[in-house]
Amino acid sequence: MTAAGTRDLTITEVRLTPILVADPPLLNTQGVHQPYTPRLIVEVVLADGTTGVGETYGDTKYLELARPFAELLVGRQAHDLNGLFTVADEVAVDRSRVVDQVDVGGLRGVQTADKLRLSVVSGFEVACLDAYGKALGLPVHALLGGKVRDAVEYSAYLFYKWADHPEGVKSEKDDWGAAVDPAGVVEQARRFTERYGFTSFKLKGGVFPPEEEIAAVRALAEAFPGHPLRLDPNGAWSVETSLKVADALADVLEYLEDPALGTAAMAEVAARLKGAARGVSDGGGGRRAGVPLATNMCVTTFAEIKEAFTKDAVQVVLCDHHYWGGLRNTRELAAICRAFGVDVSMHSNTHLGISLAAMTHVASTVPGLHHACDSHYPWQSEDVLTERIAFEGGRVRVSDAPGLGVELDRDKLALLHRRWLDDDGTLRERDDAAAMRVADPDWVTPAVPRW
Ligand SMILES: O=C([O-])[C@@H](O)[C@@H](O)[C@H](O)[C@@H](O)C(=O)[O-]
Ligand SMILES: [Mg+2]
Repeated sequence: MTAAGTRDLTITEVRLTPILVADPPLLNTQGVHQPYTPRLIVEVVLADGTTGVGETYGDTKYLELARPFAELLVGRQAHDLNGLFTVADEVAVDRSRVVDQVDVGGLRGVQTADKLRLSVVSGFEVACLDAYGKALGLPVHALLGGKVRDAVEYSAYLFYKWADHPEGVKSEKDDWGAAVDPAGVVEQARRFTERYGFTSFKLKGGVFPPEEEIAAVRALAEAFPGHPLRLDPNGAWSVETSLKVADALADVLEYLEDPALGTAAMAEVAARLKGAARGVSDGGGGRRAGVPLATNMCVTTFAEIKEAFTKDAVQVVLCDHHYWGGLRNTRELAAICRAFGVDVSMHSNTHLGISLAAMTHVASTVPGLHHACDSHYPWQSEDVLTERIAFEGGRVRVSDAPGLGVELDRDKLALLHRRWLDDDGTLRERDDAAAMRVADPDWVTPAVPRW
């Protein structure tokens, strides 16, 4: 049987288009964003001509898996979503990609074959859901059980940034200006509110010494009193530094995101914050309120949940459908979090409108979403859609159109693919440390904890 109703949902073709997308000089603890970042656009074509789109990481290690995976999908049914994982298991992962390798410069722990496979499967799952939804005339959220909200709230994702990429580096000019001190961060936040209406703010930290980042968050609290604020140094701090920052910002933080690296360190920070909130000595003599800890680094797979939750290391898990293996796995993660009384929200890395649409559909179906989701989308001046997705009052309206409700712009896709083809290979792997070395030849990825 190949039909659902009268439609033939057999996958007849899968198109993979690697692209390079303009990215501003955003700073993080590892370095700076490259002027162009790789993404992979996945198109799944069904027997009746319906096409679904998905998006995921575009670095070579993902392309290496996506190509054989795409071939194995031809002839299968678009609605066989569980089957995607079985097929993925058949795709061999080159040992050199996993032995002694860390995921994303160490930010997501040890690299495993499963992590790589799931990061690829997610792009295909979204494309299949889009195609399946279009074929049935149903939005993706309906295929996930139905939306429980009509709009999804996002936060302004603030970054320390330079005005421009280093001199002589080919790049696209952005209009955000520099932000390297508290005043610059507040100015950036104002632009975010003016342009998109965001009311929560996340600052990517781990860039400057903690005192400077505390000052930036304090400046935000003063400029936007009562608004939810977060700080995320990507595990750059020791336990002691994490506690000091939590102490200094206890009255204004909605949560502190990955202050220290790994579940053990996060559990220690969480326990000492809790102890202090109960009036138990924290060993440092301070009284800290129980600032919740969030993560997108120590809980990144189902296997990592047990230790983190039983140690009470985190109070909010920031899911990223790209590396959790798709929208249905995101819902499974949300259910597990609910069972443990842990909040769930959404993490973001550089992405385009297809992924924003996918995030919005799945987020619309998750009950009890108490925190605005992250999105890099405002930083991306380029997209592959005919129409950009709009934020209104910091929210994205959940589309009820069939599938994801987005349309691929073939000319834009071709242009960004041409950029990828023309690249000599230097930009095809995202490497924030290498990008930093262009400005500072002595730069090495800082050892952790950095402070
Ligand atoms: O884009 C960045 O520089 C971020 O640091 C990103 O790589 C992280 O994955 C992310 O945004 C986070 O919340 O940790
Ligand atoms: Mg984070």
